[in-house]
Amino acid sequence: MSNQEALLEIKNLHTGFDIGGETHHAVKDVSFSVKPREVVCVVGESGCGKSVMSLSIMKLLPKHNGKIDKGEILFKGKDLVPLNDKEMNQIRGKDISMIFQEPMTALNPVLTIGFQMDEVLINHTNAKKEEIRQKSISLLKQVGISRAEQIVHEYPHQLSGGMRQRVMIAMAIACQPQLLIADEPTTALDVTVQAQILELITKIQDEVGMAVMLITHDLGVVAEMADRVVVMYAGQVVEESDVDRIFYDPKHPYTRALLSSIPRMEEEKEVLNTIKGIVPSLKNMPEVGCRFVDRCPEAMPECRKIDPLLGETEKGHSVRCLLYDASKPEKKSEVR
Ligand SMILES: Nc1ncnc2c1ncn2[C@@H]1O[C@H](COP(=O)(O)OP(=O)(O)OP(=O)(O)O)[C@@H](O)[C@H]1O
Repeated sequence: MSNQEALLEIKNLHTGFDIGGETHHAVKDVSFSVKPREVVCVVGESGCGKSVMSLSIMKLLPKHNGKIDKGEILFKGKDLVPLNDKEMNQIRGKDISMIFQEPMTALNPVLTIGFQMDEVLINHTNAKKEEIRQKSISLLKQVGISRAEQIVHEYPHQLSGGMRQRVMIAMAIACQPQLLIADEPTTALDVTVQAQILELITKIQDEVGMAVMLITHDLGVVAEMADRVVVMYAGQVVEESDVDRIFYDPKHPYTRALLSSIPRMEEEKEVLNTIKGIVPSLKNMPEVGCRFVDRCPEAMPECRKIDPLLGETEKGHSVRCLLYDASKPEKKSEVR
């Protein structure tokens, strides 16, 4: 059933990489949606498939070995999966924009900031040349760059990391997209600049009225910014809910483990909790059963034999775990 309210609706997405002639899925059966103006945070440890999922939405997977081989990515009801590069170029930067961890990789080092900013507007609007440069300058001011008239003549290496990320945000919002995908936008920045950039994204989100899909490791950021949270583990969504229920009523053992690894002011602990083990690599993913089983403190024998499905435990709260599987009601009372 299609979600009428959704701006973006991902349905049963499978993205695979060809490794040694075999397809291994970095994203396996992912479904969730983003509503207009909503901030959805996607969390999970490194290697859980968050970036591959966002590159799938933008259709920017490495061409030599990556491909979407099942599922739909509906943007305003239209499936992006069958679109070619030319058709996607109409959407990227205009309807959906993306900012990355390291802006230096997305900016061209040999072109001025002004040239790169102008290009986005030239590609997606009919504005005249002089208007375009003025618009680029006003976008840079909108993201808090005061020397915008000078900055347009500078090259990316002449700016600090925080300034470069501001430029990326200005480019991303140039055409007032309805969706901004931000993949760890502050990881490469120091802590004070991180806070400024997140504040800027919130301010811009409000001004432009766009939805944001924010990928982050940082649960503090999630608490601060998210309306809804999607928890990913080993290429799958294991829990999805509004932010309050994720923090106050987490269900999946992985979500609970992630939360217990956050330092808390009220607890005087010398050693922080960590989740034992690592996310399995694509080649070592279990073929059947739960992908978290080897690290799960609540694993049961059937977890190795049955693929858990993502199912609602209550309206708006979904979990992929046999502890909450409707066919095993007796287990529900045991957890928490
Ligand atoms: N080009 C590629 N070829 C083969 N495997 C890949 C490729 N890109 C990513 N992977 C694998 O896909 C899995 C998911 O990676 P992904 O980068 O999406 O994780 P992530 O959750 O975004 O991690 P991080 O937080 O470190 O960015 C990992 O096992 C990774 O090694």
